[in-house]
Amino acid sequence: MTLLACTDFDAGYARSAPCVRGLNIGVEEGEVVALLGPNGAGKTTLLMSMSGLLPSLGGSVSVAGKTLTSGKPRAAVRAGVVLVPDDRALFRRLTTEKNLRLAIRERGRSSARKSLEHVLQYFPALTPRLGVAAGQLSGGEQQMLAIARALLQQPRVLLIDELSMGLAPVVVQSILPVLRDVAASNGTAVVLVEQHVRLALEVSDRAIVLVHGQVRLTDDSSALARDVGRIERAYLGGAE
Ligand SMILES: Nc1ncnc2c1ncn2[C@@H]1O[C@H](COP(=O)(O)OP(=O)(O)OP(=O)(O)O)[C@@H](O)[C@H]1O
Repeated sequence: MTLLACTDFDAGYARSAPCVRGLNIGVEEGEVVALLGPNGAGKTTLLMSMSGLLPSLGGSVSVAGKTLTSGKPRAAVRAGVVLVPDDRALFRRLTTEKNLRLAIRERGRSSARKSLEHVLQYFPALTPRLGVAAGQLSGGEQQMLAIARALLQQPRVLLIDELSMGLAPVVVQSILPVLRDVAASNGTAVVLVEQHVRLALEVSDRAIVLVHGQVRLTDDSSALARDVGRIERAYLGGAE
């Protein structure tokens, strides 16, 4: 089933000049899609618009067939769209545990505890860091915390911007398998913006290359991994 669909979708900051134009993409239940593209291609703008943080400029986004209201982030979260932004948006002075608990503050004590235990199984490295301020965590731990907090919101669609920004590849490699796991076990549709093309292809089922706000290339990640030159040529604007 197609969980996330953008139809004739325009996004950006000025109606006269959308950064993302006429986008038609779908992400299946349990699918991990890598959203690739050069700087300024519109990847962040697209994620912000899909998650309601930026009003759309045209077209629609739907989750499981239900159209989202443009520019309404809370409604998007209620529909199951959760964004991990590139700055991770943690409360740096609050402890790791408090950051996590804020995501589940409306749940009963026992349900909150179970959810917390469940999410910490994905990131056991966070358990000994629960009492530490988020701002004191390493970059990798902060990214784990940001993803763990997003998972506590039980996303049907998980959008992750620049997962590896500022992180060593070895750290990224420890985080990426969690996304596969979440997609496989919960049926979550995952959209991952990632600058490291090879890492992105390793973890994803399919890649979409966005250039100047339009889809320039899309294919199975395994096929693209065998000929990464196709992606480079797409970035440069050449033929596939
Ligand atoms: N707040 C803003 N106001 C106006 N224009 C913006 C704003 N943020 C980004 N842009 C412009 O929108 C276009 C798309 O930027 P966006 O950040 O979405 O690209 P990106 O693919 O995520 O690139 P990067 O990898 O550099 O983050 C760029 O031309 C950028 O300059």
